[in-house]
Amino acid sequence: MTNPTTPATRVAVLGSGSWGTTFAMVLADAGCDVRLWGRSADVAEEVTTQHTNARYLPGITLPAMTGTTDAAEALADAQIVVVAVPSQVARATLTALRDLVEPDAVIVSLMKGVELGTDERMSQVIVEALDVPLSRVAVVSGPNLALEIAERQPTATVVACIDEDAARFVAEACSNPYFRPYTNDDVVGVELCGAVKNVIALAVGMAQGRGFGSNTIATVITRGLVEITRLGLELGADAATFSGLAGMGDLVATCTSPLSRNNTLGRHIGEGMSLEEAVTATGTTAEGAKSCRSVLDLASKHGVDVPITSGVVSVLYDGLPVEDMARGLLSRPQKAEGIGG
Ligand SMILES: NC(=O)c1ccc[n+]([C@@H]2O[C@H](COP(=O)([O-])OP(=O)(O)OC[C@H]3O[C@@H](n4cnc5c(N)ncnc54)[C@H](O)[C@@H]3O)[C@@H](O)[C@H]2O)c1
Ligand SMILES: O=P(O)(O)OC[C@H](O)CO
Repeated sequence: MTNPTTPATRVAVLGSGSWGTTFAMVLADAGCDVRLWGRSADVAEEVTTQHTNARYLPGITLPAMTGTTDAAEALADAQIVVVAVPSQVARATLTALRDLVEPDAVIVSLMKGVELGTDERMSQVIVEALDVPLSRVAVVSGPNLALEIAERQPTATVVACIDEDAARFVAEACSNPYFRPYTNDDVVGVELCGAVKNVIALAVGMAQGRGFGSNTIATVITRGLVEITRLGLELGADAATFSGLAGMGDLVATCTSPLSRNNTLGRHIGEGMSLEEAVTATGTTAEGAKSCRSVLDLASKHGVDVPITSGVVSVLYDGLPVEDMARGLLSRPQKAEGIGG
């Protein structure tokens, strides 16, 4: 919490949706001086004066922070810049703000997606859009459902950065009595876990919506972790990451919680909605619906077999019925258990 002898770390949070606002709350509760930037003047005013963001966090009272639509105001003197917009708009959003970011700020990605078209992870997009070295980009990812954290329920997370000092700086800035960050240098693994677990959560939701029970759910989660691990190892990730908070931790949280937008969207699809209807019914950002295609593309480029992701893409974009996806997965050639196939 705040040490009266040292000045508060100044942080800009870009994106005033559910996770951006919640992480702003985490930082403010950890003693940071937080400015929350978003496109909506009404939300900015509400955050500053009423200490709420009722659309995204109903019933939650926020700590003191400044909401603003003025990016220059948010970014001035910010030592940490947190990015919490949907992955597919990250590049455009950051490119427009590039000249406003302080030269030595650490940029933190909260985003869990892979960019369509380039198949880049969000740290790669940030490096290009802001023209910063990777050593100044950190990723925060773990079992972090915003609505639970906004109620100050206890959880932990991973702060990944190739620069240990930068990871520790961010971890110290967001550490508070209900939020415990661990540091890690495996940016590739942590980012892939965050993006691909959303696709696996869609598959679990589809199974639930179709009426399948616990055996199916456990099978998809377990083989989903194999799929994430296989892709991650091929891309140079550290094996230990997959059994950690950003790996198994977040996979379990997202696949089993009705609060997960990806799980919810998958359930709507399993119950028979079209993708368009399911996106509308889910409301806020379900990253897996878009990232499933970039994850599949990335895996194909690297010759990695990702059958669950491939099935999700076929259901969402080619009209494959969920039961046919299940039949297809189960009728593949017999093999030994493990990450090999
Ligand atoms: N909500 C969670 O529990 C949670 C937890 C961990 C990670 N994440 C990740 O955080 C990221 C943000 O998700 P979220 O849950 O806050 O989404 P959200 O849908 O709740 O909010 C997204 C915000 O981005 C804004 N936005 C959209 N397009 C924009 C643009 N072009 N420029 C500026 N702002 C724009 C929206 O207005 C909204 O305020 C996603 O990658 C998600 O996977 C979410
Ligand atoms: O609501 P979801 O499906 O985007 O998941 C939120 C977080 O990523 C869980 O850690």
